[in-house]
Amino acid sequence: MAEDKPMSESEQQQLLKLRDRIDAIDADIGRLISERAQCAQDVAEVKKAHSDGDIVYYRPEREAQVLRKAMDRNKGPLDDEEMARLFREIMSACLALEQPIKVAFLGPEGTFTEQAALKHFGHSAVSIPMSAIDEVFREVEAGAANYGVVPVENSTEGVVNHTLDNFMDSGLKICGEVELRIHQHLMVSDITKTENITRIYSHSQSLAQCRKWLDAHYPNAERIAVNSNAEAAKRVKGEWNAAAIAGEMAADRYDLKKLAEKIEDQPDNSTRFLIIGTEEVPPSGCDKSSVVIAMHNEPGALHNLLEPFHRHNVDLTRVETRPSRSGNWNYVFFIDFEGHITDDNIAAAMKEIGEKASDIKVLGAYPKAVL
Ligand SMILES: C=C(O[C@@H]1C=C(C(=O)O)C=C[C@H]1O)C(=O)O
Repeated sequence: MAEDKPMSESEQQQLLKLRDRIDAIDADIGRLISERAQCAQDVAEVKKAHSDGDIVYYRPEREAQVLRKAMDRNKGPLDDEEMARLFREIMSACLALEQPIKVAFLGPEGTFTEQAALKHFGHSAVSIPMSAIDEVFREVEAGAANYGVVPVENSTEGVVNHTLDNFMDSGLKICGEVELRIHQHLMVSDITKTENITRIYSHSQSLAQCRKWLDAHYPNAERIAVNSNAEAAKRVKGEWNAAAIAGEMAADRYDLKKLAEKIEDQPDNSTRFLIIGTEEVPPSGCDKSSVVIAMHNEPGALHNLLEPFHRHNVDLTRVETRPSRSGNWNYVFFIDFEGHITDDNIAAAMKEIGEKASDIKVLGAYPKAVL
């Protein structure tokens, strides 16, 4: 590294002054954050005084509004997302004063789902790893966790069927969504003989997302699908001839070395996750809704279903078909659209569809992902 030339007297003075200024600003920020935290504690008192049952401290619609305001106000030099991320953490700490929030996620520790949970709730949330998607649902249904985080679709590999299937039988509501850019890395432990890798562990979706790269670089290695990327990372710790494909968090958590970075075939690979809880969320001003609708098996069923959405100007963002599992669920459609389920045009469309559908269930209305 090049040696810096010594600073002149006036440069040193300038630096001292700037650092004094930063110290003074930090003191202001600290005081303001404490003041904000005190307000959040006062909010908790009002919520307690008002409620006679279970108190809901976490308000997804309000949090989305706070983050959007932080972005709207921002004039740089930090970019909007960076500013919102800072506010995300301040709010997370303030909420923890009201109630330490418990979030179950598809584990083990180090999965992309954990990264999504932290992105959505901030680092003051207590996150609980579960070993399967159904267990995340059960943990929230049983009240052992306040919220759950599960993956729902990937931009290259499509929908996570397991998550959709769980919604068919569950009374839980979707109360938020998170989007995460997914980067996959090939990683090994310190005992791996890197010239001798004969098996590569990962979740089936991750193996699929890196198919071309693996064909080109490790055509002869056995690809072994395991429950999660983090489990793959754990396995390679004890096997000298194995590597794992997983994300940054897994490499950190399990102390693995990255042999190759960003090996996903699609550079804009991203995954969408859902936040599940027991509460319905009021409108935040910029929302999405998800429903599941069963239609009778007859000609024109899909047209009859989609036409009212079109006529009432509802923008569909996703339509997913799943095989039905019982007699009256002949065709099951999972549909996401822009807007809150209580909006007039949406309520009108849903009323008409309800007259033709054999079954209809609102999975939730929730703020559009801010970060
Ligand atoms: C302070 C409140 O409670 C929680 C904390 C928030 C915050 O720190 O801004 C926002 C919403 C709630 O999750 C509130 O409801 O306003």
